[in-house]
Amino acid sequence: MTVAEPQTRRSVLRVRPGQFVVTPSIHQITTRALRYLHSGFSIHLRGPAGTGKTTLAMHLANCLARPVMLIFGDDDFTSSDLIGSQSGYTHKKLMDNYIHSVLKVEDELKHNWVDSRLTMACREGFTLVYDEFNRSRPEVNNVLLSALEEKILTLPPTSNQPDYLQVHSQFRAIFTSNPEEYCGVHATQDALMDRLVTINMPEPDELTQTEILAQKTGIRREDALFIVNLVKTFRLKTTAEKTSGLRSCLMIAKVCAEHEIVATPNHADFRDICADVLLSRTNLPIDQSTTILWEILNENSTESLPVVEETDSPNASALPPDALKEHEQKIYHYLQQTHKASFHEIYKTLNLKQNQAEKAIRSLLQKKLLKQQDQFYILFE
Ligand SMILES: Nc1ncnc2c1ncn2[C@@H]1O[C@H](COP(=O)(O)OP(=O)(O)OP(=O)(O)O)[C@@H](O)[C@H]1O
Repeated sequence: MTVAEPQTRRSVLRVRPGQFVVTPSIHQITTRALRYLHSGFSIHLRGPAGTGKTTLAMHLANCLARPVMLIFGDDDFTSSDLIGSQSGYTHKKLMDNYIHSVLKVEDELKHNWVDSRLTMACREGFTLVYDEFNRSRPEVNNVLLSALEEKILTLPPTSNQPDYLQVHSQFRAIFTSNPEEYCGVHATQDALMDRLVTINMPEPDELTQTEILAQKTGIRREDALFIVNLVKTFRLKTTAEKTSGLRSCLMIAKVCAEHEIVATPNHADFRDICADVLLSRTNLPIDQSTTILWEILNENSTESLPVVEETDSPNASALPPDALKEHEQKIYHYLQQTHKASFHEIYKTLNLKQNQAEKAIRSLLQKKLLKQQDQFYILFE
């Protein structure tokens, strides 16, 4: 008897936690998204390039604590890339000579069916992350319509399986797309959009970008903030606002951190890095964008960056607490007592609105009144 083993192995991802940076605004968007996912809806994260959609999608998938199937939208996709296809065959030959005068021969040749990622995710209740789904042609994505609404996936009759697959109750899909992209993308059918909850992801705020830079590259927060503001100003002046500046910031910060280059406008190497990373990202003629960048750097070179050494002392350069505004005082005193508090705990316990607490915490951070440790607990709960 010869049996060719079907090639049914599929890679399932487990997301590595610990690299995701949480700030109040990310916490808020994560909470919103998880609310929909827990209620059984699939979600769609939409925003310009580099705003953190894929990273957030993977983080959400990790929060759902189910294995993850990752698909990248592609113009060449066919429905078999989503559902599955025939792959090889099984040959089974049975020769029965139990009664020596009788020889019974059974010969069977069967096609093997291999589930694709969507089918496997629906069958097993995994989380499907479909990145840049509008790069696939809309007719290919049609198969998702019944899977999301009627919870039924239709398999082709050639699949040697029942024609209908009941979608597992824990199956969830997280889609991402970029509405600003005009190259290699397709319009999405209304029926699919109608089945999803779409969350818009704008450019991350200054605090979020600074924290991502500081935590991912190890650069000092002051330097991170300087880079974030520099890139933002450059992008505003060159009207390159269709993408986020976060990737450019991360590139500059990583190179500076790894090569011990101080992020200051007077440093020749820093100026070169900024030019290499930023100038190709605008649609303006190169000499015009170069002039703009030099102007920004020269304007900033007169104001030297604040050099603040990180310290363990809670208030090395502290103002007296009574000089603080009311919400700042509340939070300051609360942290003096507790030392450990998440952002959620702070605004709930102190009966503040989320944006009030966020504003006060930012201000305390700027005044260097929070310990490194406090910042850690608040921002990265
Ligand atoms: N919350 C976060 N924590 C850590 N890193 C982040 C976070 N958000 C974004 N990043 C980093 O920012 C960069 C851009 O993020 P990401 O690739 O997720 O953006 P995107 O919106 O999916 O971009 P694109 O549309 O171009 O695919 C990545 O290097 C990512 O690691």
